[in-house]
Amino acid sequence: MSMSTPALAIRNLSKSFGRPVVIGLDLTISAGEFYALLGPNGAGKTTILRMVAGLLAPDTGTIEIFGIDVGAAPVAAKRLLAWVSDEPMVYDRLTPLEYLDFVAGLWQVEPSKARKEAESLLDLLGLTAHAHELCGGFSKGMLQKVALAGALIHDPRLIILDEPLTGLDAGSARQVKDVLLEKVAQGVTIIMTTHILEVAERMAQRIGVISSGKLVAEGTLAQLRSAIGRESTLEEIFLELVAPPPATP
Ligand SMILES: Nc1ncnc2c1ncn2[C@@H]1O[C@H](COP(=O)(O)OP(=O)(O)OP(=O)(O)O)[C@@H](O)[C@H]1O
Repeated sequence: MSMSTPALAIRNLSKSFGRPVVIGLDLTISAGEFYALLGPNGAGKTTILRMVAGLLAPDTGTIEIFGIDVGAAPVAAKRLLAWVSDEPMVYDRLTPLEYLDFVAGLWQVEPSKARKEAESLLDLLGLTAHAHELCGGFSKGMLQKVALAGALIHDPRLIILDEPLTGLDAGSARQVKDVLLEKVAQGVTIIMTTHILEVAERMAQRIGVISSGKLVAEGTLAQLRSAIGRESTLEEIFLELVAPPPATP
């Protein structure tokens, strides 16, 4: 793997569910980038990410994670990535620490290293006081944070998050953002979908806009602005890019 091997290389990716949902998508994300995927409801963002995470088989195309083909070597590819769904699944009858020990065990992380990482993640996410309480009594936001900690426990190189801030209060959103920014500072690559344009604007180095299963624009905020050709907010750029074509009379 050379220094220039992208964290993610998607070529000609397509998926239909009766009708085309992802259409001939090419997307390359460099190692160490923080990339935000924007697009209206139903544009295909989650479908793309589920294929990257190896949870859904593409109809056509290839996906490589640090040069490893997800279709040909799914276990090796998954070892490098973390998938954080917008519907967290955590065991009710475990405490956060027990859950993190369990997940670390699945990944065969050395126990003392895992425990240190678990304690650090729980601290960063404001969960230390609840580390020994059963997850069954947790709020949705707390469960989301436990699920995030679980996804990060094996020290992934690529973190894929589907709307990680939905439903979080301001304090929890700040904690999650800080954990993600800390990971990027350590050289980890992040891809995240969000409907919060301000988050994409502030956190991401590059933004991709998906509309009807295609990448319709991509770049830094400055590049997206210059493509539109005038001083615009990300919201204006977004609305212009995903607007349905004008009806022909
Ligand atoms: N398993 C499935 N079976 C049938 N249709 C599906 C399935 N998964 C997704 N779809 C359809 O594919 C389209 C794209 O869905 P997807 O969840 O990828 O969009 P999205 O961009 O993530 O939307 P949102 O912003 O609302 O989360 C939608 O029309 C959805 O109904």
